[in-house]
This record gives sequence, structure tokens and C-alpha cells, in this order.
Amino acid sequence: MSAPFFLGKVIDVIYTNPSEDFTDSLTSLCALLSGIFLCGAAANATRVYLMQTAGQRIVKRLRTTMFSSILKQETAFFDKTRTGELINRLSSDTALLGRSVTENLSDGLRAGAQASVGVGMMFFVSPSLAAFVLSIVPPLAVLAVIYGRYLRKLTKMTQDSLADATQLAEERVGNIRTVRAFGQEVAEMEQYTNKVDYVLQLAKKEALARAGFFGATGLSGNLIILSVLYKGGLLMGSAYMTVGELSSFLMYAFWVGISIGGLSSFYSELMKGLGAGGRLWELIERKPQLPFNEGITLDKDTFRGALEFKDIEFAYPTRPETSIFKDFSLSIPAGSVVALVGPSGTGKSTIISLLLRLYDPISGTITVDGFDIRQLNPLWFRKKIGTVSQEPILFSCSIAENIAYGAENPSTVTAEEIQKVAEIANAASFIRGFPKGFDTVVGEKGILLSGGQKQRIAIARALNKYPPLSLPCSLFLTSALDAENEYLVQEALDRLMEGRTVLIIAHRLSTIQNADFVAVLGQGKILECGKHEELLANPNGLFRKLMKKQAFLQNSDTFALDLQSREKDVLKENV
Ligand SMILES: Nc1ncnc2c1ncn2[C@@H]1O[C@H](COP(=O)(O)OP(=O)(O)OP(=O)(O)O)[C@@H](O)[C@H]1O
Repeated sequence: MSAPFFLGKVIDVIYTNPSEDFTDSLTSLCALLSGIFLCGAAANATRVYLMQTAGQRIVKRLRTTMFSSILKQETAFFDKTRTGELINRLSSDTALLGRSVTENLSDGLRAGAQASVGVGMMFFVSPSLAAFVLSIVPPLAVLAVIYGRYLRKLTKMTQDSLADATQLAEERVGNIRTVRAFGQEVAEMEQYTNKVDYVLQLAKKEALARAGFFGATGLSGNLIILSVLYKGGLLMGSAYMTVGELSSFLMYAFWVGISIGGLSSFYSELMKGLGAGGRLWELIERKPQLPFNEGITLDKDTFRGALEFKDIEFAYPTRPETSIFKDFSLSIPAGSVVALVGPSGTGKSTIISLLLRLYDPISGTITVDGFDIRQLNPLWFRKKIGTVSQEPILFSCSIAENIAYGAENPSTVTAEEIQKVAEIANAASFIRGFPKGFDTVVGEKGILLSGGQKQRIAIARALNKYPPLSLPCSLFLTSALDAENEYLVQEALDRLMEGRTVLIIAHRLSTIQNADFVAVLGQGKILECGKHEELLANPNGLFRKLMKKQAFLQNSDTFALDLQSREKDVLKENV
């Protein structure tokens, strides 16, 4: 900031003092100025480097803090929040905020310092000229406040509608097969175009506001210069100012003008950052409604896996008016296999969600070996539960990595352990058939594999949860089986179920037959409970009706025949 002052001195030396020591004065002033310029350049370079790296570090920290905060949220949070919105916050909002508080802040501070020192120097060089020039600032400040508020609102809207568009794109691209199967590409394109069109409209509004504001600040800067020339010219004419002083003043005024432009850009970016930041802080500071990693853990030797659901009442937080369970009670002794059957939508999968503590019941208790699961550390407890669902989700990495994912500590699982569980899960032979074997990448959600292959990998993954495979204390849950691979999957499941407490959501008779007992769910509670044959023998029983309906629906002759022969057996036994 001292450069204009010394530049003015140089001009005065040249203009007014062609004396003997003229060359010495000029040389020393120029040397001084060179030093000043060098320092300025070094300081600028350091500032840019430090601020950029600090910015990247802030963005990194924002992203990791935010990702960990998202992962800790209770499941009900994800029922209400759109994935695209979270992805957008994680990628675009963090970058916007990071830029806004570092590079932008640094430029803003520089512009602020330059403007205030510039104004100080203007007063130092010529107080009356400075006072005259600065009368232009107050209206500009009012304009800045109005513009800032508007921009902040606009940024929030833009980021929200961008999240909306991201959500749509992510969902449709992720499920391109469904889109294609229904021939909806053109409709999806239109829908996406509409959404980004709205983003464009908002961007245009922002551009218009920016243009107005920048125009106004640019004009003010030029007016400052013009007024300096005018008033300064008058002062010089009356010998109140030297040519050097006017030159210094002009340069300071020019710098102040540029700085005001810089400040307005800083202000715009800051407002945008604050607009994006509001939601980020909300998410980062959000306290999950269910604990993440708190509570007691049970000793490996004492944990057996006896389960008891007692008087459970539950409704999903997103639909509190629709009760799923009333008076639901079910007791599952350790090491037994229970098949849970019931009409569609009665809440079979919800039982698993409650057991995994994805949701808490409104009233009633779920106990494991006599311990209320609310006392247990959910992170620890979930690691004891292996799940295989009807449509297992795999991650887009290798088969080996997917299998290892089930372990307590995936990075420590050896290739031999992976192969061993794959062998037990009847998966090893088809995996070895792939050119890359266990290193085969399965595609997003396991899309490059068949349904049965995915299930067997999911079984291997669940098996891998328990390093000593024969541990009797583990629980295992599964859903309906893929018909095509039924035999192989069933065999793998039978091996997996050995010595474990098992809760099967069963749709197929073959699975139900192997269960120690069957529980029939309906009207929010267990309506029938008992051995498969006993329930089938009850002519008015719900289970029997369900099985008959299922045989009819699946149009499976063998299934229906099996049912008939079982009925005959039961009849014979009764006779
Ligand atoms: N996250 C959710 N938020 C709100 N309601 C839900 C949610 N998940 C499921 N439901 C509702 O809860 C009820 C029970 O669903 P659930 O998936 O447990 O049934 P199910 O017996 O497993 O069905 P199916 O045999 O068809 O798989 C259904 O009416 C369903 O619409």
C-alpha cells in the first residue's frame, strides 16, 4: 500500500527537482519501490498458496464430518431425506462453502485492507479531496446489503433445486434397466430438463442481480476516479496540491475503486457460501435420535441369542397414524429356527428393522438373552446379526471385498477365509468360473450377477460375520428365496443356520418345513404359532389358508402337490 505514495514521490522528483542529486534520489526511490514490489509479490504468492490449501483442507473436513454425521443418523431420517439432496450437500455445498470462507475470504480481506488503508492514505495525502470522494460510499453500502440478502435467498433456492435434479438423475441412472424396460427415456429426459431449466432460471436471476450490482460498483469506481481528477485538478490549479500528490491520490483512489469491486465480489461469494452453509450446519449438528455407538456389549461366552419381543406397539415415524404392530409378542429360544409368515404388508420385514434397531418401538420391549436391546450398543449388536435378503445389495467392488464386508474388521479377513465361506455358501464354484475369480467386480448393487449368485455371495458375507464359524451366539435373518437357485441357496442356508438363532421371513414351503416353529403374523400380532404340520392340520387356520393361496398364486404344481400330500399325511396321522 506504500507503493502509490512513493510513486508520487518519484513523479515529484522527476517533475520538480532536476537538481544535482536528482539521479541519486531517483535511483534510491526506484530501488525502494522495487523492494516493495518484490515483498508484495512474495506475500501475494504465499497468500494464494496458503489460502488454497487451507480451503481444500476445510472442504475435506467438512465432507468427512458431514459424511460421518449422515451415517450416524437414525433410519427414519433417511425415510424423509432425499439421497440426491445429501449427495449435493456433500459435493457441491461443501465446495461452495469452502471456497467462500478461504480463497474468497482471503481476497475479501485483501480488498478490505487495501480499501481501508487506501482511504487512510487518501486522507493523509489530501483530507479535503478524500472527504469529497467518499460521499459516494453510503448509497453503495445500502445497495450491497439489499443485494446480499437477495443473493443468499437465491443461492438456497438454487442449491435446493440442484439437489432435486441430482436426486432425479441419480435415481434414474441407477435404475436405467427399469427406465429402459418401460421405455421412459424421453419422459425422463424431459423431466430432468424441466428441473435443470428451473436451475437455469434461478441462475439467470442471480446473473441479473450480479450484473446490476457489479455495474453499480464499477460505475462508482469510475466516478471516484473522475471526481478525483475534477476536484484534484481544481486543487492543483490553486496550488494546494503537487502533481506527485495528485498522482498518489489518483492511484490510491484507483486501488480503492478496484478494492470496492473486489469487496462486492467477496460479498457475493460470502452470501452464496452462507446460503449453502445453513443446511450444511443443520446436517452436521443434527443429533441422531437413536444412539450410534453407545451402550453395553455382551461377553462372547455369555451371548446366546435368545430373542423375545414383548407387547410391541409400532408405527413408522413417517406414517404415525398407521399402526403396524399392536401387542406383538414372540419368543425365540437361542439356537432355534423360526419362520415368520403372513400376508404381504403385515410387517414381517419391519420385525427385522426393529431387531436391528433401525427404529425403536413406541412401547414394549425386545430382549436378547434378557437384555433390552435399548441397553445394548447398536453398533456392536448389529455386528452379531447376519442378514440375507431376497434382493441382497452388493457394493460395486470385487466379490472378495463384498464377502469380507460382513466381517467385524473387513481389512483383516484373509483370502483363505473368504474362500472357505464362499465354499460353505455354495458360491465358490461359480466364482472360480469367472476369469478374474474372487477379484471379479460385481457392478453397482451387484448388477453383473444373477439373483441366485447375489444371494449366495450375501450368504457368504453373512457367514463371514463370525470368524469362528461355529459360534452359537450369532443370529441370522433371511427373507424369501430365489426360486431358480433354490436348491443351492437352501443348502447354503442350511449350513449357515446351524447352531444359530434364525428368523426366516418365509414365502416358500421348503424353507418353512425346516423351521423349528412357524409364527403367523396378522393384524399387528402373532395369530398362530406352532409346528408346520400342526398349523397345516388346522382346517380353519390362517397358515393353511395362506399356504393354499400361495400354492395357487405361484401356480406351482409341485408346491400344491406337496401341500396335498402333507394334508393326507396329517389326515392319516389323525385317523
Ligand atoms: N420406511 C417405511 N415408512 C413407512 N411405512 C413403511 C416403511 N416400510 C414399510 N412400511 C409400511 O409398513 C407395512 C409393513 O411393511 P413390511 O415391509 O414390514 O411388510 P412385509 O410383511 O414384510 O411385506 P411383504 O411380505 O410384502 O414383503 C407396509 O404397509 C408398508 O407400506
